Amino acid sequence: MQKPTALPMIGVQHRSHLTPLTENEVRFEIDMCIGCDRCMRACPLPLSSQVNIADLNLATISDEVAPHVARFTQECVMCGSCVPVCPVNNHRDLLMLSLKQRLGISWDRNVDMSLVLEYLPQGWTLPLLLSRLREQPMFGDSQLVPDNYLKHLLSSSKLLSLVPDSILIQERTYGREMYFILDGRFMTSTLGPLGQELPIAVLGRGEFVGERGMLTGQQRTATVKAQTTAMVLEVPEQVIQRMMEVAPSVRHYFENLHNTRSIVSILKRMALFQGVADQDMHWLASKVRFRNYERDEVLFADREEAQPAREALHVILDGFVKVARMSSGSHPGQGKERIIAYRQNGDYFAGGLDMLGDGKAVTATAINRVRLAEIRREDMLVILSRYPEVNQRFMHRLQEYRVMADAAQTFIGPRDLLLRGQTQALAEAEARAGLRALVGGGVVEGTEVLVIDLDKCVHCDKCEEACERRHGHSRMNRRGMVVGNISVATACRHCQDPVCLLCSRAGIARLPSGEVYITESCIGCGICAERCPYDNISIISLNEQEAAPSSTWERFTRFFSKGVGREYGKRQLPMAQQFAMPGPLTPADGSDAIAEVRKKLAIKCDLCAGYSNQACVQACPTGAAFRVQPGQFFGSTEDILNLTTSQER
Ligand SMILES: Nc1ncnc2c1ncn2[C@@H]1O[C@@H]2COP(=O)(O)O[C@H]2[C@H]1O
Repeated sequence: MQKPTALPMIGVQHRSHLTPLTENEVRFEIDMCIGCDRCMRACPLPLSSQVNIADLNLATISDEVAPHVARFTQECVMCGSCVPVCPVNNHRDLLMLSLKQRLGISWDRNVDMSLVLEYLPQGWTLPLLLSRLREQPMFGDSQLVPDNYLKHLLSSSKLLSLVPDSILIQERTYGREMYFILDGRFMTSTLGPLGQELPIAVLGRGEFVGERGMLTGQQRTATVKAQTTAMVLEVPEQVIQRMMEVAPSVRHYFENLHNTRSIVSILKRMALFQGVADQDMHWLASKVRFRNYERDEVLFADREEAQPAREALHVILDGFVKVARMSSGSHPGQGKERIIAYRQNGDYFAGGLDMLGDGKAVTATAINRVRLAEIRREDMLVILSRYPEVNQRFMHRLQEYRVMADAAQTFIGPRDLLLRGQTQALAEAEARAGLRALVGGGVVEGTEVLVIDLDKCVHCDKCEEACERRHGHSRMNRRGMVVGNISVATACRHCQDPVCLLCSRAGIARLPSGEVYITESCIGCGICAERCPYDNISIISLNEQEAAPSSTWERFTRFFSKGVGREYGKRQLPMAQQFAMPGPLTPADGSDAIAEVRKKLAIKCDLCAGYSNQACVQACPTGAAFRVQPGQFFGSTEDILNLTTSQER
């Protein structure tokens, strides 16, 4: 079996596990193709209707690559829609992969700068723009980031000319663009507890803002306001992602920045490290190793032999970790998992075996996406020997764990949790399981969910009907996870950390107020739907019987306005207009995007963004359907986890 190779091209992170075909396999599969065209019909790319399978096959095994075939190949998002429809079981996706690899990275080719030049503000030239971009720390080296990459970046971004006092970024809104300051001065500030503006820093030419929102998808951490007239380059997240893929030095720059910033601020906040000098904190931060874990990935398994990593101190930077021990069954594999603790960002543990200091193994599993910093034992020892008070705290905590473990047999966690647990009445087993399901099912990771009070619901389906009337298709199912008398409807929860947002065409985006929605760049490839862990995104075909509208945009708006006549007052979504088809990453090569035909579309709840109310809630005759912020309604993930943990003791 051939080993998976790293993919030397871009935009296919969601298919990073693919094993490319060998040359012989490519030839064999092309020979097998019977030219039935089903793959092209299944392909969601609008351009696929203009590509003949014979031309594509020829391009795959020769140097005869017609321009439209080359463009189609670049646009291919590797969604895999072409695979299950093939009657001879060809791997059309892998054939595309091989052609993509041969054609190379599109950013190495020339870029048409005519649009950029046409809209250049007075006094600005292309060389001036490039030289200002070179002042940015991650673009300084032209060997690592050639001019051509910067031109691609420019051609897919927006130049913003700002007057003094313009707000570039508003704290606590969502946004994933980042901004390179080309001219002028900006003030970053944050709101104090009494609503007063607390200045953070003044930034100018050669600096950037918005990288935190871009990297984390979380709310903006500060307000950024122009102090003078200013010029910035607004770059969509997808374009930065592409730059990070073609220029690994840029990726390293941002990763380092992100990791170092978060580890220093987390270490500083940890009680354990109080009193450690800034210099030593930065030294420690420079020594850590960062590890990422996906949902359900195991950090340590209790059956494994001790590994060196277990000796490290692990600090959770983002996410939640479940700590469990298998109770012994009579046969191997029969033991029951006993959850003994949950750890969250800012917390630390000493490793799989040493977690309790009792030498017994535990299994630690990521509940959601987890970012971990590992501090090696020898580096930790330096700090412990230099700061006796840190050593004392560390020993005290270990001791506390031991005492608690003895007292509670299986309980591991901060002491106040244990105490809180003792005063709490045991809840019904069913309710506990429900709460656990809320956490496991990711409901509490959402920012807004639709819930139905089952005591009031008369099962009339009016909520679903109203959704369909307004949006053409219902984007929700009132049935869902049930906890007590509450049913959590199956509809997008607008997660805090939405994994669906990884779209190379910017077909899915988030409004500053948090609603995740489908943009007009969507082609319905289904990658977001596949990534959604909760099955809350569906794909529909637009090829159904409709009389052919004259343009893609008309089809799009017609689809979304089926309910028109009954529903009024939809505002235009601000971001929906931002990218013209077919997405921000397509080189500006003069193609007439509107002439292309959209075949499919993703649909999902966007909380009726742009309307003054939510159709489902409005339509409920008994007031059973309502929207809640799960963190407040059910308690935050942390609270729930703590509650269920302590109740199970
Ligand atoms: N302490 C700080 N120093 C410099 N810049 C900051 C600081 N805090 C926030 N910012 C910037 O302000 C931006 C607000 O939006 P983001 O959180 O996306 O990214 C943030 C940073 O670019």
